[in-house]
Amino acid sequence: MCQNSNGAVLQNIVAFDREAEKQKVEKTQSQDVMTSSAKSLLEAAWARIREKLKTEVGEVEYRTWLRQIVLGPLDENEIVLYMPSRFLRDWVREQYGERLQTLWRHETPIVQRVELQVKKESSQTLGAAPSSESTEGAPAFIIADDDHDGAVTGQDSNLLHAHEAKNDLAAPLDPRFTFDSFVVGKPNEFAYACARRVAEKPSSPGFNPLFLYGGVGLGKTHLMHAIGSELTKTGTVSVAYMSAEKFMYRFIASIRSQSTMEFKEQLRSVDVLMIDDLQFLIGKDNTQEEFFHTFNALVDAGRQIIVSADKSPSDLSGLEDRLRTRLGCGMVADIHATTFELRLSILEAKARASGTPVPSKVLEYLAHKITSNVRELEGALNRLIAHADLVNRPVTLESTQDVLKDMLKAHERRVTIDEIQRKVAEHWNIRLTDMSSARRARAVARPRQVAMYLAKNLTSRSLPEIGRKFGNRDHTTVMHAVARVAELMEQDPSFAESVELLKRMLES
Ligand SMILES: Nc1ncnc2c1ncn2[C@@H]1O[C@H](COP(=O)(O)OP(=O)(O)OP(=O)(O)O)[C@@H](O)[C@H]1O
Repeated sequence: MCQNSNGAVLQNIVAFDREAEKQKVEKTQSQDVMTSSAKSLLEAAWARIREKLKTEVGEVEYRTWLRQIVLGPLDENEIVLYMPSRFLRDWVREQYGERLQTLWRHETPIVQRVELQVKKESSQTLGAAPSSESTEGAPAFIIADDDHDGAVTGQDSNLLHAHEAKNDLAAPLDPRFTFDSFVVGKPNEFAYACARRVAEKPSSPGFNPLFLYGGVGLGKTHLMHAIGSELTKTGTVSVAYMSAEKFMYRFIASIRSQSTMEFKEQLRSVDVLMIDDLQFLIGKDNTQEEFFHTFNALVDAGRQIIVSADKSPSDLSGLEDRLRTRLGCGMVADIHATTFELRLSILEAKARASGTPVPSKVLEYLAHKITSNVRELEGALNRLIAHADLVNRPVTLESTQDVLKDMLKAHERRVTIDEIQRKVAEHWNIRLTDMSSARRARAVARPRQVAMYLAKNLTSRSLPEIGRKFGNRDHTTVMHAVARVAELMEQDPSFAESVELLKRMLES
């Protein structure tokens, strides 16, 4: 299906990282005026930190995730650490970000902050790990550019010749993003089926373009990479994957270096073009226009386009109408928010894959508590497992609550005083207005006290704030109510049960 201009079969995925931290990198490079003694101090500190990390996380984990970090320059109090790919950078940031920060601060007070940036290895660095260390064992199925030093320059347009520059550009890709590791459930089964179909038969009628959309962290990128990795297995299809942001930078770079034609030709020579996070092109009219032409040229030539975005084509209101129309012409598949069942299945699969036993009640607890997206869910589980490995103790519900304290707090449902008043009034069958009325009959006053007690326990409101919501009562009245309810709960189990029940209802 796809021969390149030399007639050789392309087997590469050309991947372009979507991060655009170029200016920052340029700045740090130009400011790299450290004295050699400062450099050796930092290098020595970094060597000690690396050793510590190795001891803490173990050889295997260190080799998989941390070995490839390269020491960059110091910018004021911020030390820059380079990672060879976005995937690794995100992973390290999520899993080890805090630890790196603490270790650096501990090692040298000059460093107050740690900044993780994506940069390929050949770029200027200060104290790079030995090269044998940094590349060996890297999962290499992707060709990535991650060229943040090149920024918007003429070199950029050459990067599509990834098959020629494989050694320079090879970077590790997270090997998790396959169809096998994608857990299918009601919210994503349609998108999954479409992705599978395109991976099996690219450019089939009705599936071109394939437009995947859904909220943050629900698996769009995962599915795109799964399609890419499936297609490259055949060894006959050339696939280019890039974020919309990277597409724009490539395009601008080609204009600056007067190599737009080359850029266009290179893009148009692939069999499958995947553009992630298309919403980035909103408001970028020239880039949209270029994308529109690329899109048409590829579809007209029978090539497959796969696009992801956070909204459906019709809801991407900042995109040109003609582009939106074309994007909606193929297959549009929505990835819905996860359900409890899907979250649980994902956790079960990931726990199984980790090899660390995680009790099912812990998985259920997490699936219940962390409902935002799969990325966060996965992050929580990884943190638990890493902690259990580190302290060499099994994962339990107690350790989960302790290790994930901060995360769980952020996910706690925000209960409002209005909600509390409503629920309590319903429960004791009194009027809502009695929550703030002056009536002192016990049938009204007691529920009101319970509502104040719950407001104190379930919200972060101060006593005076609570008092104001209950008919401008004084904070001492609230204090008294809280103490009285606590006292009654000790004396009267059935009253305690009612209050606990209300609490659980409000929290769920
Ligand atoms: N159904 C699933 N099964 C297994 N893992 C999943 C599933 N959905 C998402 N994930 C995992 O969740 C994480 C986030 O997914 P991904 O990066 O694909 O999200 P996204 O929709 O592209 O998010 P964004 O909009 O932020 O780009 C990844 O690690 C991915 O592997």
